[in-house]
Amino acid sequence: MRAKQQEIINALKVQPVIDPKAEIRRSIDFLKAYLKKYPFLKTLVLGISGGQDSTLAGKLSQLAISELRDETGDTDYQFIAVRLPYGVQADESDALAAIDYMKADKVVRVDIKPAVDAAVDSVETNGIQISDFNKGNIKARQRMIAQYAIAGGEKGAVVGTDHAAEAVTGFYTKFGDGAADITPLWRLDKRQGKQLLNELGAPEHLYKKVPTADLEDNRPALPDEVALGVTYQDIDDYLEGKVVSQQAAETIEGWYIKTEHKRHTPINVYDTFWK
Ligand SMILES: NC(=O)c1ccc[n+]([C@@H]2O[C@H](COP(=O)([O-])OP(=O)(O)OC[C@H]3O[C@@H](n4cnc5c(N)ncnc54)[C@H](O)[C@@H]3O)[C@@H](O)[C@H]2O)c1
Ligand SMILES: Nc1ncnc2c1ncn2[C@@H]1O[C@H](COP(=O)(O)O)[C@@H](O)[C@H]1O
Ligand SMILES: O=P(O)(O)OP(=O)(O)O
Ligand SMILES: [Mg+2]
Repeated sequence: MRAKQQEIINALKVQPVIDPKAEIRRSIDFLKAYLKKYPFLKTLVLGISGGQDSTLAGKLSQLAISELRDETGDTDYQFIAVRLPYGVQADESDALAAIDYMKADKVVRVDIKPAVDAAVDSVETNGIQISDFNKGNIKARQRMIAQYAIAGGEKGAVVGTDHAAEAVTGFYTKFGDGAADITPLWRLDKRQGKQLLNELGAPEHLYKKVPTADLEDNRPALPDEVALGVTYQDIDDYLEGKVVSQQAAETIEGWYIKTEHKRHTPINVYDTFWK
């Protein structure tokens, strides 16, 4: 195995083979233990896009909350699924199907378009042009603002969907979808996430659909794999310690190095990772 590959696998704690049942239990128990440790936290809050990762994180969150409610009799424990379209969401039916599948206790819908457009306008008024790509990151950050606003009003913790196959390439918006309080999928790669969803009886179309951040107005539903220049199959193989082509390995390692700053808290004078 490549030395960098081993370093990355160790850092992201990916297992080459998983027992899906055990990993489901591990994530649920983790969420429950955290909420029990901080009893003022009563809700889990998560944006549901209709994609694989939020379907899985949402299902695990709802299962954890339902178990806590049953075990404690405390009905304040609630899972809040958040719909966060930018105006009209083309794959809205998938978001609704995901929420239906996880049987979310509560659903909140916040249209992020007015806030995103206002943020773009107020910066552009100062003569700084906002590219469509940059605006996409503003959308991701506005989604996180909305989730934290809901968490702030509902004694909540914000759930993040970061997992190993996104963490390795830093394919998330810094302080946007990369910001969260608790990440039950961290350690899993993309195909392992599918294994958990299969075990949990999720509708196949939600975890077999093409992964997309869907952030750009000019390239709607741009597949992650196109944006990244490498497939999730290669990323997952790499993370599981398998041999991938040199080109795939170099692309993955290039993203990993370029996005190292995203996997740290803001850099201070004692940090050495970047030197
Ligand atoms: N599928 C997904 O999960 C998902 C979600 C959102 C975004 N994305 C993708 O993730 C990417 C996000 O874009 P991005 O990474 O350009 O934006 P970003 O905002 O996440 O990160 C760029 C910012 O990080 C800071 N930065 C950059 N290099 C730094 C360094 N070496 N040290 C310290 N700070 C540094 C700067 O403030 C810069 O503006 C895009 O490719 C987007 O499509 C994917
Ligand atoms: N349209 C959306 N509605 C609700 N939540 C969303 C939406 N788009 C993204 N999200 C949240 O952000 C993460 C990351 O999405 P990626 O597709 O990985 O970029 C997603 O899991 C949702 O929680
Ligand atoms: O984060 P999601 O739920 O949007 O999943 P994907 O990354 O597969 O689009
Ligand atoms: Mg998505």
